[in-house]
Amino acid sequence: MKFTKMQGLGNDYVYVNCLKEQVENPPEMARRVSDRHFGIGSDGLILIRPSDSADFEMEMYNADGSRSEMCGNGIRCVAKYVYDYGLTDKTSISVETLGGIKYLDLTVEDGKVSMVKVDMGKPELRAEAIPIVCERGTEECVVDEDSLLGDEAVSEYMVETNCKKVIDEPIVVDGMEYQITGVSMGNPHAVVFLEDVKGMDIEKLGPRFENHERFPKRINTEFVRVIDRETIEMRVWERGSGETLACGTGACAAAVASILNGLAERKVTVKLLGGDLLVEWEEETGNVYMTGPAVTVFEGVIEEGA
Ligand SMILES: N[C@@H](CCC[C@H](N)C(=O)O)C(=O)O
Repeated sequence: MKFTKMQGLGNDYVYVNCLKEQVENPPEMARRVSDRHFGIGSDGLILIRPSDSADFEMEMYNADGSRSEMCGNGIRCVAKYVYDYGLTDKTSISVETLGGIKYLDLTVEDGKVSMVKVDMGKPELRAEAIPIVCERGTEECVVDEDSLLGDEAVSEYMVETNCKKVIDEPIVVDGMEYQITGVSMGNPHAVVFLEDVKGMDIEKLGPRFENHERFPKRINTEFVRVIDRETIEMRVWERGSGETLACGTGACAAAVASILNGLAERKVTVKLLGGDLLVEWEEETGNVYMTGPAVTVFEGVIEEGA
C-alpha cells in the first residue's frame, strides 16, 4: 500500500489515496502506522476518498485508532495531496468531512501547493453537558443545558447578540477549578486560559481533561495564553493522540474562545509549538477561516503482512 507522510506545523499524518488503495481496518492501520518506534510515526491516519457531495472526502483517525469528525491541519494536507498528485487541477476545492463540507483555497508555488486557506464554517458553542453562562453588555443571560446540546441556534444567537463573554461552568481537574470555554469546530474542544502554558504539566493535565466525566466522548483541550489582542499562544492535548505540535481545529476554537471572551480581535495569530496559524472569525458570515502551510515529508510503501 502506497502512503505519503505529510505535516502541517508538525502535526503529522500518514495519508492514503483510497481512490486507488484499500484499507481494510482503518482504526487498526491508524494505530500501526502512528507508532513512532514500530511504525511510520505519526499523529494518526488520513484516508482520501471520492465523495458524492464534494470534490473529495477526508476520513480521519487519531493515533489510538479513534475516528474524529474534523482535522484542520490534515485537511490542508489533503488539499496539497490532491493537487500535487494531479487528482485535481482546481485551486478551490471542497472536502467532505464528518464535520460538514469544507471549502479550501490553495496557494500554488512552482507547481506545488504551499499554503491553504480553509473555510472552517461556523463554530458551535457546545460542549457536551456544560451549561454556558453568557454575559453581554450590561445584561446577563444563562443558556440552559438542554437548549445547548448540539444546537447551532445557540451559537448563532451568541454571534447575533454580539455576546461578550462566554465562560462555561468551571470544572474540577486534579483538585483545581478551571474555567473552560467549550467550542465545537465539528469536533469538540475545551479552551482553558492560563498565565503560563510553557511551564504547565500537559502530560499530567491533558489526559485528565480528555477523560473527564463531563466529556463522555472525550475532548481536545487547548491551553491558551493571550499575548495581545492579535496574538495568542497555545499548547494542545489532542483526544486520541496526546500532545501534538499543532491542532488546526484547536487553534480555531482557541481564537473563537478568545474573541468571545473579549480578549482578542477577530483576526488572531495562534502561536503553536510547530509554528503559527492565522485564524479569522469573519463578522459578516460568522465563518472561521484558517490559513497555514502544508508540507510533504516522504512517500513510501507498506509491504503486505509487514
Ligand atoms: N490535529 C487535528 C485534530 C485531530 C482530531 C482530534 N484529535 C479529535 O479527536 O477531534 C487538527 O489539526 O484539527
